[in-house]
Amino acid sequence: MDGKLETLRQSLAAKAPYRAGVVDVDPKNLILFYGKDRKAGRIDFNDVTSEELEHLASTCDPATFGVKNEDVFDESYRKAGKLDSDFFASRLDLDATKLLDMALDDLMEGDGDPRARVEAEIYKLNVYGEGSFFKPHVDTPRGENMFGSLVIVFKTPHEGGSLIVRDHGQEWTFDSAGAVATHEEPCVGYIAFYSDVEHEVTPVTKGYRVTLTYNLYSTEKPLSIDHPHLTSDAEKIKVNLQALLDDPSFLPEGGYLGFGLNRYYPVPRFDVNRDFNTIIHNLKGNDAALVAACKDLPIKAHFRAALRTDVQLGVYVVSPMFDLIDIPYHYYVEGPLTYYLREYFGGLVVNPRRRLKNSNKDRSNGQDLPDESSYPDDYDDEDPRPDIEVFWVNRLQEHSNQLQSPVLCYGNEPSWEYLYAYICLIASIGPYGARDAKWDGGKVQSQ
Ligand SMILES: O=C(O)CCC(=O)C(=O)O
Ligand SMILES: [Fe+2]
Repeated sequence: MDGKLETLRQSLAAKAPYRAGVVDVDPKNLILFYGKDRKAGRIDFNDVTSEELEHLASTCDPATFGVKNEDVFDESYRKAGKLDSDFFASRLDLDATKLLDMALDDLMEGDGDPRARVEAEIYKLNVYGEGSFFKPHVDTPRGENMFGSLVIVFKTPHEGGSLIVRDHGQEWTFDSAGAVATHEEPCVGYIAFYSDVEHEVTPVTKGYRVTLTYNLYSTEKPLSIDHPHLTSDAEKIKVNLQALLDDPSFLPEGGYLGFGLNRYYPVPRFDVNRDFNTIIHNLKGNDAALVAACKDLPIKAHFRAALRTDVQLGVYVVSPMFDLIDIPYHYYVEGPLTYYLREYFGGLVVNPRRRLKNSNKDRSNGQDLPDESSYPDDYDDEDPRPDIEVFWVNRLQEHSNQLQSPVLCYGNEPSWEYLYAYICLIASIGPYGARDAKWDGGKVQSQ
C-alpha cells in the first residue's frame, strides 16, 4: 500500500510553474510608440540607441507596488520605471509569435487548444536602468479567472535583470538578457508563469531592460472537465489512484481522501458565501489533472478551504469563502475560533492533533497533519472530536493556515478585492469492493 501511495504522490507533484524562451518576431512588430502628452516617441527595437532608451526611461513614472491594499513607493523593494497602458502602444502581435501556444501547452491542462482558452491583456511597460530591480513578490490577482502573467523582454543591450521564479522549494532563473543577446534573428524573450508564483527581477548591471507585462485570463471556455479527454498526466494520476482504491488494505471501510492542491486560486475577498467549486474552471497544471482523474473514477470530490486554526489542534475545512485575516479580534478573545468556524461557516474539524490527557505533549511527533485515523482512549476531552477523518494523500502546504502567505502580501498592485486562497480537494470513497459510495460529509453540503 505504501508503495502505491508514494507513486500516486509523485504523479501529483507540482510541475515547473513557468515557461521561458526566445521567439523570432517580424521586425515590423518591434516598434513601440509612447508618450504622456501630445508628442509621442517612437522606438524601433531593431536598431535602438542608448539616447532613445534614456528618453523612454525618463518618460516613465517610478514604479510602485502593492503591500496589502496600499500603493507603496519604496526603492529598496522595487526600483524601475513604468508606463501605464494608456501611455504606450506596442506593435508586437502575440499571436503571430506563437509564443503563447508554446507556453500554454505546458501550463494548461485539458483538451482542446489552450490558446483558445486564454486572453492576454496588456498591463504595463517597465524600464529597468542600471541598478533597477524588483524584489520577490506575487502578482496581484485581478479576477477569479486570472491564472498567469507574461513578461516580454525586448532585445536591448543590457546585463542582469534575470527573472527568478520560486515554487514549492525550487528555484529557476531565466537570464533573459543573455538569451536575447545570443539570438541572431529579430526576437523577444518571454516568460509566462502562474500568477500565484513568487518571482523577482535581479538588478540590472548594465544598459536598459525594457519589458511588457500582460495578465493572462482563462476565457469562457474552461477545460471540458465533465467529459475529460485525459492528458497523459491525468491518466497517470488516474491509474495510480485506481491502484490505491483496488488495494484491500487501503481504507477498507471507506472514508475521506484529502488532496492539497499545488496552486493558489483567486477568490473574491468579500463574498463569504463563496462556493469554492467554481475554481474548477480555472484549475492549473496538475490540479486540473487530478480533478479530471477523479471525475473518471468512482470518487465524489469537493473543493474546500483548509485553515489550520490552532497549530496544536489541527485543521478546519470550511465551505464558504472565509477571510481569516478579517476575523474580528473579539472572536479570539470571546471564544475559540474553531467554534465560530464550525457554527457560522460550515467548518468541520479534521484530524485534530492528539494530545495526551492532562498533558500538552503532542503525540503526533511534530507532524502537523497526522495521517493516522485512530483516536486513543487517553484522548484529551478538551480537544474537539473530529467531524471527519481525512486521509491526506499529499500534505497541505506549510502556510495553509493563512489564506495569504507573507510573500503574497507583496503584490505588483494594491488590491483588496481578490485574494489567493489555499484550497484542497476532499473526496469520499466507499469501502473496499464498493468504492462508489455517496458523499456523506456531515455538515459539508454536497453541491
Ligand atoms: O518586468 C519584469 O520582468 C517583471 C515585472 C513584474 O514582475 C511585475 O510587474 O509584476
Ligand atoms: Fe510580477
